[in-house]
Amino acid sequence: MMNLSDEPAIRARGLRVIRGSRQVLDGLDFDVPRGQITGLLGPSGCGKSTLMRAVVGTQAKVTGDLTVFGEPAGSAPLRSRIGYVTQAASVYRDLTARQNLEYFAAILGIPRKEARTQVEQALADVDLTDHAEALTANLSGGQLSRVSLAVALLGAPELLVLDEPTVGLDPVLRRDLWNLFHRIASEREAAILVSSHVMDEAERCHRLLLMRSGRIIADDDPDALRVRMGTATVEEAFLKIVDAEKAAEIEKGSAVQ
Ligand SMILES: Nc1ncnc2c1ncn2[C@@H]1O[C@H](COP(=O)(O)OP(=O)(O)OP(=O)(O)O)[C@@H](O)[C@H]1O
Repeated sequence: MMNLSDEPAIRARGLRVIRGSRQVLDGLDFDVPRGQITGLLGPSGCGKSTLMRAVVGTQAKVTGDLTVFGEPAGSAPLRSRIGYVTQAASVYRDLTARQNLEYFAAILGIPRKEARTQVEQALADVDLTDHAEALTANLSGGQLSRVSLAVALLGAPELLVLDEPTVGLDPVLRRDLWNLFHRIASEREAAILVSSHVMDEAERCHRLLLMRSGRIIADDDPDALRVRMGTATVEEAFLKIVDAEKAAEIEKGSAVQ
């Protein structure tokens, strides 16, 4: 019998999404395990944000089987178990960083005393303690996205869904945030699904889902992927898979003609 903790955080089978008149996700099958960082990588427009929106339940026209902790994606009991950071920082610009966190802690129903500790911890986690009293309207883009990330950390969610959380950050902050993600995954056994189109970030993930044009073209860990493709980096492996796919498509096209 499957132990409850063996059950993946996310399970998708035949996941399809239509946006406008286009099929944007084309029958995806994948699992996202607990206690690990799963990187969702692929070029701009391949469907990473759409996949994440489907997981958190904000995407329309989703079909197939998509569950989070065994519940249908988007169902009410999942709300407090998932932290979601979109590409556009979702914070109130007329509040300070601390006030934003206090407000969202109250929405989550975290008791006042516990909230104080969690707000302090979240500010420290994203290295914003020194800017806690600044109006978020006056923060830089990178600082603003870290306030958004701090909000997502409140309530110690079991699943963090992070849409390109390190865009625009300097190398030191990027490294510190990746260290934080690793700490959250190992200490809290949380699952982290993080998207990026920067392939060097792939090397920092436990597992990878490589996407292209609404499909998953590789589902592996970075070492296994490099070995299987005989490349030195994940980026080279990705390019090799894409080139092989393109060659197969051309061959198929000429066979049909
Ligand atoms: N409202 C919409 N109507 C029609 N097509 C859309 C809509 N929103 C997005 N798309 C298309 O869906 C596809 C997937 O978009 P998505 O934002 O998921 O990609 P992405 O991989 O996250 O890209 P990026 O890395 O640039 O954020 C794109 O081709 C995009 O043009």
